[in-house]
Amino acid sequence: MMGSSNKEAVDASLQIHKQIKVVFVMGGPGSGKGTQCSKIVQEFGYTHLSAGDLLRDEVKSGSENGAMIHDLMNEGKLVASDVIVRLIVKAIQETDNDKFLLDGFPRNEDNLKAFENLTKIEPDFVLYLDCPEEEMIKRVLSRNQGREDDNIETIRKRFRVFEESTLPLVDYYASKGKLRRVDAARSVEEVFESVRAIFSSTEVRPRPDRHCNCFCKYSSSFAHYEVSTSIDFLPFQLTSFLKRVHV
Ligand SMILES: Nc1ncnc2c1ncn2[C@@H]1O[C@H](COP(=O)(O)OP(=O)(O)O)[C@@H](O)[C@H]1O
Ligand SMILES: O=c1ccn([C@@H]2O[C@H](COP(=O)(O)OP(=O)(O)O)[C@@H](O)[C@H]2O)c(=O)[nH]1
Repeated sequence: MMGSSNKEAVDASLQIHKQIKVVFVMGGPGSGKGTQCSKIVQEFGYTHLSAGDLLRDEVKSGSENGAMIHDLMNEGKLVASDVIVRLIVKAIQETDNDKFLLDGFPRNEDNLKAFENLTKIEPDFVLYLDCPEEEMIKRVLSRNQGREDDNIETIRKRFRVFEESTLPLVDYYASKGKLRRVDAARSVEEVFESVRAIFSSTEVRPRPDRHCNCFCKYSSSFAHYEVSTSIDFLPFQLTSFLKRVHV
């Protein structure tokens, strides 16, 4: 076992010495996280870190943890938090960017605590791709990426893990007002319309002295939202105004 001073030295080497912005991208298997992240990267210049891809790369690299990670993934179970958090932090350290999408992370409360303890980073917001299970199963089964865990038996297990461990985190971020929920059961382009509106509104801040511009910007973004889901982050007066005008 690692001595405590040794562990502290490793933790210190994993600290992140730059100001960065992090968005967690959450959703069940096949909800479209990877697909939407690629589009966000193209349009908004984030770096996409897929927790699953980092683990698959670790397996391929033949590292000492590789066999254990491989077995857990094929069982649809979660890898220990310190393993995935260290991979994420290393990837952030090695990347010359200050905006990151963490795709498929955190998966449970323990993941989140481990990440926060090590990095002291809070996500700017959490994008949640909300999709019915039957649609996700259809997508995963036709994904054709040769993934060993994309079989119906493991997919069912992954869904149970998602429901039991990950959905409580989604609720947690909703209660903090940080959740941006999108209906992911639509075409890729339709989903991205909603996603784009959310990211656009975080990139450009409204200018209080230019009320008209401010309204126009939000008004066009608003057209892409579903009323029940994504307007909670608009300023209060504007939200009430839009509700009166559009609904
Ligand atoms: N909105 C969508 N409609 C139909 N198929 C989609 C949609 N989004 C993604 N897909 C397809 O579904 C599969 C799973 O998407 P992916 O982005 O890999 O999901 P995740 O990263 O959440 O597991 C892929 O084959 C992808 O091309
Ligand atoms: O933070 C993470 C992310 C992924 N996984 C493992 O990696 C698998 C695949 O995850 P990925 O995000 O690639 O795929 P998805 O389940 O979203 O289709 C999961 O079932 C878990 O076994 C994990 O243990 N911790």
